[in-house]
Amino acid sequence: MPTPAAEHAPGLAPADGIAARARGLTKAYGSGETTVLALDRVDVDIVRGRFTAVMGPSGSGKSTLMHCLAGLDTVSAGQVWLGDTEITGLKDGELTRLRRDRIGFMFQSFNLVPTLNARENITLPLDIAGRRPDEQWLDQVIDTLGLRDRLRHRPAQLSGGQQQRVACARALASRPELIFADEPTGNLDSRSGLEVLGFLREAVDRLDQTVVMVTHDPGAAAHSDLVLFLADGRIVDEMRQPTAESVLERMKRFDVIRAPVDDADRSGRK
Ligand SMILES: Nc1ncnc2c1ncn2[C@@H]1O[C@H](COP(=O)(O)OP(=O)(O)OP(=O)(O)O)[C@@H](O)[C@H]1O
Repeated sequence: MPTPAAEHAPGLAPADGIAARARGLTKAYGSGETTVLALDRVDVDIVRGRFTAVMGPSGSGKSTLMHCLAGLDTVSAGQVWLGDTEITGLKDGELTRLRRDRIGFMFQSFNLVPTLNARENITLPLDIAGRRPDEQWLDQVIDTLGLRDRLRHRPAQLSGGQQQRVACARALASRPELIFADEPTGNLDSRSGLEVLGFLREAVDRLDQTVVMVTHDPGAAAHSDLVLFLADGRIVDEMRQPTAESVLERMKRFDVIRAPVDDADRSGRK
């Protein structure tokens, strides 16, 4: 049996309860003097069956973290695992398959195909992969998301909230190990946004899914179990059982920390 300390040793595949893990995750864009260090030696464990939110000021590395954890972007240094598969070092084809088979994605723009109806959009990733849907699971997802009577509608015949629900069902359809949601409520009015957050919550609580959501909205983060706060490419804090108020308070502290630096810059001091 590994000791708890050994479990966190670099190079060791994560235990069962961890859906994704990063160790020393570093991502630099550009080279030489123009290098931007988007992620700076990030260590993170995404716990299975939980709803994790990622917050932080603009440019702090939230999207980069999500893209590196999801195998959508290469890393400059460090290691990333999805379950017990180390994804850093996988070839493009292997990564594509892994994303298709084991990860669900939800983006701010719903990315639905306009010529397909809701059901066809939901099963599209499975169809592309040549996989048959698990009908029982699909029924459960469709009912949980309240889409039963909308399945034959095309995206243009659905409201924004309904379209995002279809996108949510599409992310869930393959029963992925991990769902990444990038600002999933960004294009929605507050009521539809609340609905979608409620469905993501249900996906975790009732369907035992694991969700990682990038958001700017403290109210959205309040639906999660755990908020990770990023600043300048590092995880600087985390908060369990967040409320909109507590997240907002924490976010305000980033502004306070930044202000003196800005002042120093303006006065020409280093
Ligand atoms: N393709 C790229 N080329 C160069 N720099 C990039 C690239 N993508 C991101 N960056 C830089 O990396 C840093 C982190 O960007 P990232 O998009 O991850 O931040 P974010 O926290 O998601 O920001 P936002 O909240 O504004 O979406 C930023 O300084 C950004 O300018």
